[in-house]
Amino acid sequence: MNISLIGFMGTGKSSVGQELAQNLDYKFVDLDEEIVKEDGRPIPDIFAEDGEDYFRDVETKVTEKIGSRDNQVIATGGGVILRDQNIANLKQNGIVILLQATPEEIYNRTKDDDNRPLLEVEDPLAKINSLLEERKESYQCTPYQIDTTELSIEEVVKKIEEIVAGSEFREK
Ligand SMILES: Nc1ncnc2c1ncn2[C@@H]1O[C@H](COP(=O)(O)OP(=O)(O)OP(=O)(O)O)[C@@H](O)[C@H]1O
Ligand SMILES: O=C(O)C1=C[C@@H](O)[C@@H](O)[C@H](O)C1
Ligand SMILES: [Mg+2]
Repeated sequence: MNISLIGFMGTGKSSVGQELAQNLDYKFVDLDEEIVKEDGRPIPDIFAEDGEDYFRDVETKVTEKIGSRDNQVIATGGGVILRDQNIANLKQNGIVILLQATPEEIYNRTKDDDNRPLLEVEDPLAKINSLLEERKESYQCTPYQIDTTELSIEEVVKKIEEIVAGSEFREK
């Protein structure tokens, strides 16, 4: 089965996912990295040259391909929930877990990184707040949710392991 991590930028999907995969001896797949491999350009270049809609099409294609495989920890991109089809593709072979954090914590974790084009604006904290509001409902696609604000990466990994041990992967 797969364990897919969803959540806003900076909630820790990639860092937590890598460590979780190591602990469980699962393959780690980062959908943002798969998009870069598929397209051949870094994410900021894809956004700048072809726009967000094009990026979302590549994201959907890659999510479908990776979601059909097994025994992986999948770190998704923050916007994967924007299409229901992506979530269905991630749920077909496993469990989907939402990572959360406060806007301020997200801002602190992302402010020194210029690889997230949606946050390259004059007031990133305001943008984080508005995107979180827009996406609030879509992030409710799973009952498995962890607020990572006060947790270390290791503590988040432990919580996920507890969720996985207690779940029967029956959620569709
Ligand atoms: N629980 C945590 N405590 C402290 N720092 C964290 C925590 N989780 C992640 N970080 C740090 O926050 C930054 C962003 O984390 P990461 O890249 O894993 O987020 P992401 O959810 O994959 O974001 P994106 O959607 O943009 O890919 C990294 O520098 C990471 O080390
Ligand atoms: O939240 C988003 O829409 C994004 C998050 C990143 O992981 C990347 O997938 C990209 O920067 C878009
Ligand atoms: Mg990531």
